[in-house]
Amino acid sequence: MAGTVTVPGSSKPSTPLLKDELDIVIPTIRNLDFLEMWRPFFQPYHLIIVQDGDPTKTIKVPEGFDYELYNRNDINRILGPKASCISFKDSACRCFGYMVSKKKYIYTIDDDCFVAKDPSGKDINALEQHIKNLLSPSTPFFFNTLYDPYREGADFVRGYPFSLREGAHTAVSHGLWLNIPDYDAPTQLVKPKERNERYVDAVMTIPKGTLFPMCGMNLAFDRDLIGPAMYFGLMGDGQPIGRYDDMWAGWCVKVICDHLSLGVKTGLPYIWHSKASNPFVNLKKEYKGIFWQEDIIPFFQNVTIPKDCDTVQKCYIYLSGQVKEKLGKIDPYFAKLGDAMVTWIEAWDELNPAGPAAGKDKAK
Ligand SMILES: O=c1ccn([C@@H]2O[C@H](COP(=O)(O)OP(=O)(O)O[C@H]3O[C@@H](CO)[C@H](O)[C@H]3O)[C@@H](O)[C@H]2O)c(=O)[nH]1
Ligand SMILES: [Mn+2]
Repeated sequence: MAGTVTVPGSSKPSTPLLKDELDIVIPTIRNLDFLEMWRPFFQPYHLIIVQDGDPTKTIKVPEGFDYELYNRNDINRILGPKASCISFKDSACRCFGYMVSKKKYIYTIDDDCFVAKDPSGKDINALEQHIKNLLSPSTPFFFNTLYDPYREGADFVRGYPFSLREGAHTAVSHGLWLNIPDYDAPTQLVKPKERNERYVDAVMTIPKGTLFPMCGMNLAFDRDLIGPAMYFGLMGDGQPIGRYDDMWAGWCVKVICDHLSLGVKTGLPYIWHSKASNPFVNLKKEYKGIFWQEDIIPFFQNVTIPKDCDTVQKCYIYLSGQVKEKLGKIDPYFAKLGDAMVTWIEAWDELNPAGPAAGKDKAK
């Protein structure tokens, strides 16, 4: 059963943690039988299913789940011309789910990710671990060598400044994967049989000033703190690049988290990633990204967001201008991406006028 809160004095666990404050977003092109394995952990939560590809196809959702499903027709109806910023035929479409959610927290998972087992053989409740990660502080300003100091059985080590032990709010919890690791196509081609069997029992804060490759397969975040920056870019159909959706979002998110003194954690929980996508198809999607990123990374390492950018939206709009100015020289794609970043914020603010926490009518 999902991590639950037991009312003192009663033996029965009452409600799952953040039951009414968290949505699970799933991008999909297939039936969602994988949910059967997650039922004990996911059933209490509301699902937002973003159906990609052919909207006339029916996606089967197992009985007993509370969900809303959006296909491309819905996205076009809800966003109108702004739908142009939501990718088609790429898992990047999932960010539409972040936009229409009205909850404070999001967990997003791919439909080929299953419940993994920890070294003791116990099923891992990935959602519960993400919630723990998000509800406890991060330590981006000074690295704790005993990893997560807020975890039971750990603490800050000698020499850790007491002035920094309160930590920072955690905006992102980045989980990992057993079995099929999230490798890029060249690595997949060189190591087709490699499987990740290493379970590292650790959660770490990614230090301020350090970027990381964010994978969207097993990811949770605080929508109030960082939601508007979780745009997964222009990928897939009609675009020169794919499989850089989560990476792009992760780089934007990290520089904004650093600027706003928010924390990003990586490590536990693990899920079991069951399917390796085709490395040749992946290479076609990724190849421009593989050399573009040699310029993209220095861009994010050197960008300085002005002090007066005190909201995620202001930071993001500033970043979009810098993308057009600094990366537009690499390829006209980045000018388009910079504009799409603005459209995304406009659409976000339209659907979330009073900020993400305010309860609003469901997207029409
Ligand atoms: O056109 C599409 C293709 C897939 N999806 C859904 O997106 C996720 C991921 O799909 P898949 O597991 O086939 O892809 P991977 O190569 O394993 O992972 C990539 O997806 C991203 C991580 O989430 C990242 O770009 C890569 O790691 C599944 O739920 C598919 O159903 C889709 O919506 N549209
Ligand atoms: Mn996959």
